[in-house]
Amino acid sequence: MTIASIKRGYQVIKTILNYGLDDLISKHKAPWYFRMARASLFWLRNKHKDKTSAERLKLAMQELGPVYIKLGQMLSTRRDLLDDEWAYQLAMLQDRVPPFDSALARQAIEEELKAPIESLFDNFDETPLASASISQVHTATLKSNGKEVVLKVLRPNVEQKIRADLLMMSQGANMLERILGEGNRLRPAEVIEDYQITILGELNLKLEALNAIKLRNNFLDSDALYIPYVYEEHCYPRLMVMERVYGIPVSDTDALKAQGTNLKLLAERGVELFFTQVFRDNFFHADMHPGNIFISEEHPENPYYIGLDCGIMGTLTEQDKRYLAENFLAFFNRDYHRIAQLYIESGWVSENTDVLAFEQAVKVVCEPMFNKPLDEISFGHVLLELFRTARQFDIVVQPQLVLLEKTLLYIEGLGRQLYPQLDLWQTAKPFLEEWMSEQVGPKAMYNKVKANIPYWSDKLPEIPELVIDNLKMGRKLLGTQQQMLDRYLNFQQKSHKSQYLLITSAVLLICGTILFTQSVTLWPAYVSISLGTVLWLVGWRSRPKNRKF
Ligand SMILES: Nc1ncnc2c1ncn2[C@@H]1O[C@H](COP(=O)(O)OP(=O)(O)OP(=O)(O)O)[C@@H](O)[C@H]1O
Repeated sequence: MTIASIKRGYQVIKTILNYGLDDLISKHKAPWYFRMARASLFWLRNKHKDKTSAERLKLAMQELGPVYIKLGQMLSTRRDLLDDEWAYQLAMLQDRVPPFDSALARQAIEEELKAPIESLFDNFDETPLASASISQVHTATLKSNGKEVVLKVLRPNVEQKIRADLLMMSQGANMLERILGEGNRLRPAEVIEDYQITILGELNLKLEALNAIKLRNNFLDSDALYIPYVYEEHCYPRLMVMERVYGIPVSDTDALKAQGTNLKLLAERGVELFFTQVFRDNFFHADMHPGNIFISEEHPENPYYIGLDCGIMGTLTEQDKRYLAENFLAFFNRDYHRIAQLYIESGWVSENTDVLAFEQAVKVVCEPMFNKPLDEISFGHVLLELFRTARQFDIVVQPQLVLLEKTLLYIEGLGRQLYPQLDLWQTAKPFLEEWMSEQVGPKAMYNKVKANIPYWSDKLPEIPELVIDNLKMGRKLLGTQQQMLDRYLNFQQKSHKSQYLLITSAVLLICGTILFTQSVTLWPAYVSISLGTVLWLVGWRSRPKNRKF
């Protein structure tokens, strides 16, 4: 534990107590050590008694910085867990974080461009258009083509702040791992490490620009998603320049209704987009909170999404993707045995798991969902519960699945906000079934063979040569193995011989010594001792020396 992390730890605790967030834990439910720790920090008191609890939580998160703001953003979409007031307050963390000094923004931009802003842009607006957890956004016009753009610039020292928080978190996780002991399957340190990679990745705007370009290309012909054009030549680690887009923030349901947006279609398109990104492209936007999503103002009867902030993108392995799709389908078909089997086959739970007990536990989680009205079923919640259940059965936490689960929760929260009756099953099922039919069966086989033709046509001429090389290698390997075996046998033989001689010599020496002290006639003692000495010398010299085979 470093001094910096102790300082930061104190700052976190101080902020929590100064905003009276400890009041959220009811006094008689708190464990004794919590009450004792609280009482020992008697000088830290709630300084914001005039504000509501939700407001205090928002302010505390805002004060604690990006890592906590991001947590608040995520929570704000969980309307199934939070009351309206809480969700409303936390939603403010999406793009209404207090701005930083524009002079600092200008300085950072010019440092990256290595030129004055005015040499490349006109109408640079000193007042930020928006200010979020990681960055601040200013508008301008690009001199070269006269188009409206936004300049997204990182907050000053954001990286140091995030690193300090992550360090504290990872130390906490290591401590937890030690408390949980060897063999625990939660792997908190690994989860934090993964979160670290993700969030630190977001601190490089050049990387974000490349992600945005890739996502834009994946959806160029789509009528469901638009990603703004990125001016890659003006993107740097701390600066990103892209097309300015206009739209209605997805959380502004009133404005969407006022312009007559087809909310049902929009909610369904959201689900489709999620599945297309995960299963078709294996490249999904993993930071889909409402602050990052706008809705088109044009043709509201056929609305599309505008996606921003491609800092956190997720991918799954082919195998995880396949298991996940099968898992969803098994779930739609209420095939709990298959779900249990899939968890084991995919290696998400240990192969020693009792399938029947696990199947029963899965059924307990899933079955009640089907008895609820549509608008009360939470897809993300089911997945969350499944993971929680599986944890009791020795699940290995898969960081990429945690990211996916988080995204699914976002999407669902969003869909429900837009269109409460959204039927997630009906929207997702045909998509998954089609995808699965492309993965298995004759069509999939044909596609795989077709995809591999260039590889095989490249490799085919090399095959005779490879066969001969392999045969030669095999023969050489056999020869080497035989030599090793011979050396080993020789070693064993020598070692046995030497041991036999040493033991016999020891017996002769002991007998000789006894005869020497007990007997009147001394010559048998001399013979025994001499023979014993000679045998010891021979045995010692014949020891095998080289243990390498
Ligand atoms: N191309 C754009 N056109 C118009 N407004 C934009 C554009 N890009 C960003 N914005 C505005 O800036 C806000 C912050 O942008 P963005 O979400 O990319 O920043 P961030 O710091 O990565 O935020 P987060 O807190 O989500 O990590 C957005 O919510 C949006 O209001």
